Amino acid sequence: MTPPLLHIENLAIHRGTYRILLPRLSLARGEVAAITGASGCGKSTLLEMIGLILRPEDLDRYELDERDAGAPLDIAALLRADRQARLADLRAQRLGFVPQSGGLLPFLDVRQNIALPRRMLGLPAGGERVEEAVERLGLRPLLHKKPAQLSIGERQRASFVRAIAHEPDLLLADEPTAALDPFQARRLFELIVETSQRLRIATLLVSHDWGLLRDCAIRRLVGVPEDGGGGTVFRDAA
Ligand SMILES: Nc1ncnc2c1ncn2[C@@H]1O[C@H](COP(=O)(O)OP(=O)(O)OP(=O)(O)O)[C@@H](O)[C@H]1O
Repeated sequence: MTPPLLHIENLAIHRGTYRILLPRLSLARGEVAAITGASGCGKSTLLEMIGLILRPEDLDRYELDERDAGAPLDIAALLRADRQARLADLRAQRLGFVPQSGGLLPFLDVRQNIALPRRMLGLPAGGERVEEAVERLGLRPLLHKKPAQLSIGERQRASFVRAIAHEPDLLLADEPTAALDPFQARRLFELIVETSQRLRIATLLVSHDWGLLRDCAIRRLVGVPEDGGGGTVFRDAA
């Protein structure tokens, strides 16, 4: 059986006295899953911990498959040992992010923003996949614009292309369709699912759009209150 790309057990952090807990998550290459739940329940915090931006307080297991290597990479051990340089390399090489705000660099135009992750890894320019995503998301006329000259939805679309340009193993997207009209939202969602499957990228996205999640048959992790409202636990929807 193919091992999952990612396997996590008991990942948790406190925000004040409020605990955010993910008991268990396995994601296969090419699989897309959504994190849903009420506002403030901890969706972005969970995404940041999985994305190695925020250090969890508790973590029993976090493993990332290493393609041809015999054993998966023990990320929990790297976090425990505070191996920051190694974790930064992992973020740059194997993860892709679509932050809520888009996160584009203001002094670069859209094309330069999209090219940046590959340039930083010393890879040649994006090529066919990037051009196809640019085309499908209607970004071609915007390539020479700076982020400040774009709408928030246009920034989100550009941010998605930037996040997949280096073909990461794991894509993390925080409400990537929140600022888009229903037509554009569906288009981006379909492209996310298709790109994940085609490039074998596991994708975890925060989304409130239950209609789209249902239509695209996307697995849902739902944040539900626990401990009488003193925390959130994220579990697969039944
Ligand atoms: N840096 C921080 N320090 C302390 N508490 C924080 C911090 N960031 C967020 N919180 C709190 O942690 C909880 C979870 O926040 P988070 O942003 O993860 O929620 P969310 O589910 O993504 O919310 P939304 O759907 O509104 O974006 C909230 O109660 C928030 O106030």
